[in-house]
Amino acid sequence: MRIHIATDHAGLEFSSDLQEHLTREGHEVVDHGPQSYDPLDDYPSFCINAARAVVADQEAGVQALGIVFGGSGNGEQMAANKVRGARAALVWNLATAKLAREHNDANVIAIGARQHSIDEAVLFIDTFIATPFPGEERHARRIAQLAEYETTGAIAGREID
Ligand SMILES: O=C(CO)[C@H](O)[C@H](O)COP(=O)(O)O
Repeated sequence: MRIHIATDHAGLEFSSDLQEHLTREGHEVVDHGPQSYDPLDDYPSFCINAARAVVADQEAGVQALGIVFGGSGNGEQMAANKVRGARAALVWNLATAKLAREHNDANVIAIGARQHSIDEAVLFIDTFIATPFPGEERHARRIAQLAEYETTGAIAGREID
C-alpha cells in the first residue's frame, strides 16, 4: 500500500514515528511535509497535497490511502475533504477507525496528535489500513450521493430547499 502522510508542527513527531512504523510494515510512504519544525506553519497545503496524491493514485489504479495529523485532526480533515474525491474521516478510537472504512470507504484518516498516545495512533492506523470496504449497498449509495453533490451540486433524491 502506498501511504501519503501530511501533518503540521503539532503532529511532526507522530508523523516521523508513523513513517518508520509503516515502512517497517512494508508500506511505501510518501511524506508531504513539513520537513522541519516550525510552530507557525499552516496545515492546509500539506494536507491538501497528501489528499490530492491519494485521489490521483486511486484514479490511476494504485492502492493508496492518506494519513493527516494535527493537534486535533479537525482542520486537517477539513483540508483533505476540500479535495474532490477525498473522503477524510476523523478517527479517535478503534471503532471509528473500522467504521471509517466499513461504512464510509474513507481514503484519508485524520488523527489529533495532541489527543492520543503514539501507540493509540498506530493501532488506529493499522486498523484503518487493514479494514476493507465491504461495499454494502446502503453505504455505497450514500457515498455515491456525496460524490454526486461534489461533482454536480445535485442533492440526490431531493429538491434543493
Ligand atoms: O489541529 C490543528 C488544526 O485543526 C492544528 O494542528 C492546531 O490548530 C495548531 O495549533 P497551534 O498553532 O496553536 O500549535
